[in-house]
Amino acid sequence: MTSSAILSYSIEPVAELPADDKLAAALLSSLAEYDEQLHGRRIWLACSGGRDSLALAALCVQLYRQGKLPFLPQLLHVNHGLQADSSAWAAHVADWAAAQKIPCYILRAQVNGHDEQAARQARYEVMRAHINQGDVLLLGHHADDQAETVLMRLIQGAGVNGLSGMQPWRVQRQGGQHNILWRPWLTIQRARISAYAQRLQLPYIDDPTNDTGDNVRSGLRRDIMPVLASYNPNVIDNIARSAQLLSEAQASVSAQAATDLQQIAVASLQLPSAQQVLNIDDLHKLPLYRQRQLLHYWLGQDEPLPPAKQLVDDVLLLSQRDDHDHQTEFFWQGRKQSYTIRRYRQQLYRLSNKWLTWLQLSLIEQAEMLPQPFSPEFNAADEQPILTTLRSDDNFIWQVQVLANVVARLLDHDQHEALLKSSRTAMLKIAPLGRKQRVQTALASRPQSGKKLYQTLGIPSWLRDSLVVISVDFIDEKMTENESPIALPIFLLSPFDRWVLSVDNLKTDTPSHQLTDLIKSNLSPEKDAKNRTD
Ligand SMILES: Nc1ncnc2c1ncn2[C@@H]1O[C@H](COP(=O)(O)OP(=O)(O)OP(=O)(O)O)[C@@H](O)[C@H]1O
Repeated sequence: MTSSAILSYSIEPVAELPADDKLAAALLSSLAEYDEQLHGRRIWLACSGGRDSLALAALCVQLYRQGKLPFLPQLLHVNHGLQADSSAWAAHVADWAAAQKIPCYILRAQVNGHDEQAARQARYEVMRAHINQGDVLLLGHHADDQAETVLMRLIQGAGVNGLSGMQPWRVQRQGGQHNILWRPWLTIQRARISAYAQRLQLPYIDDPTNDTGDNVRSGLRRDIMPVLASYNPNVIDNIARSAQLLSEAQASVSAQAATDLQQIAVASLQLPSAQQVLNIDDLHKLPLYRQRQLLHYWLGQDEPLPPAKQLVDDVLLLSQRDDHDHQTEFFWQGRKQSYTIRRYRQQLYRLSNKWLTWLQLSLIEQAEMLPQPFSPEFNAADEQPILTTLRSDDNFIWQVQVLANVVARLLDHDQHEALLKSSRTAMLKIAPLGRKQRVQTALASRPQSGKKLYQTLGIPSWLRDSLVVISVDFIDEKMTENESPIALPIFLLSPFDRWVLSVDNLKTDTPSHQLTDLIKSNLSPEKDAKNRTD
């Protein structure tokens, strides 16, 4: 464990010296740029107690006192508990904040592992948990940090997005919550911040692992940056500028990919974050570079980090295959979720693994006695719809709503008469389609079962255990064991589609699109379903 040094300046209110012009200009021009987005938001400053974030806090104090900054941020310090001195650092930051009369909160993070990345992740998590939805978190990242980030990504083979480095204003979304990371100093060199910190005699904490650590970032800072500076003294500014240019280029690429996606996504089969579907024929109409960019965008659209290039290449190859192989699948572990990418016919599917787990759950079979819609006294207006849940877990819920008078509308006159005279009662049955059960849809000239039926309807393998038949069974109480109820299958449902069955049995004058309007099948993320019923 390395020891750190708290610079031996005493803790006092920030001196009444003039603020550094360049540092102030960077903060104030960033403030002007994001003025509208900042309006009404609470602002926090993530303060490690290190030179950069303490200098940023000091500048905020100075500019606030001078009436140039309309807010004074509250400080957040995260104690990772990783070093012997961690608690002393936390106390030091709190004392400094008290001397400035700024509210300061010390948060404790639980770090899994010892690397910088694990500490950063734990840090953001506790800070996010502390602040409120929509709040802004100021960070002390500067041009040297940006140059190191870009170089690190360059040697890892990043694309335009990665090489655009850190963003000055970044909306972070997680679990329905969003916060903003604000980095006003990305164009400011560390040397300038150091000079300012020294001039103000700021008692910052000097963490020696920043320069001597054996991670890639420390190595680049210590060994590579000085060499690059010997070729071009402006290397830091230049790399930071390249990042800015690439960030603009990335915005164009993303906008193009988003437009392409709108054209090519198969909207009827989408369930956001569970199942995303692309049409391969439309994809192939684009030039190859746009296909790649679109796949890159499509795969990672709701993830904080994009997929690896290898995955994009693999998926592109999958789209180009013409051997009818529907078995190939690629696995991708995103930050938020894991996914399986598959192809079925001329469509690419990105399926979340939570969704695939849901699809394997058994369907709940339902049978409900129906009111007698065929009796003359039946008043359809009084009828309560029958709402049943076919399958649900913590993530998704699939519900069907049926009005019993559906049945009355579907039966033809002779069937009505026969039922009125008989002693049969009607039972609405919602049951999984049996593997051998034969049903007839308008797409086939005779009843079909199994593989033939799936092919006719275009049902990919992972959806095949999610087909449901809605039927009305007419049961005669006096029926003997050898007699079976008269079953009238009406609809076949999948989570995304529905088909009218037994077309011959039904009133021929009812157009099939009207028939499909008679039931509501609703598939949604579980929390939406709960909200809806609340
Ligand atoms: N322990 C922490 N508590 C709160 N914020 C932190 C902490 N560590 C880092 N940060 C925030 O993240 C930014 C970048 O982190 P980085 O690891 O580069 O900082 P540092 O070098 O440890 O500290 P500084 O940037 O303040 O000199 C910091 O400027 C600061 O805003």
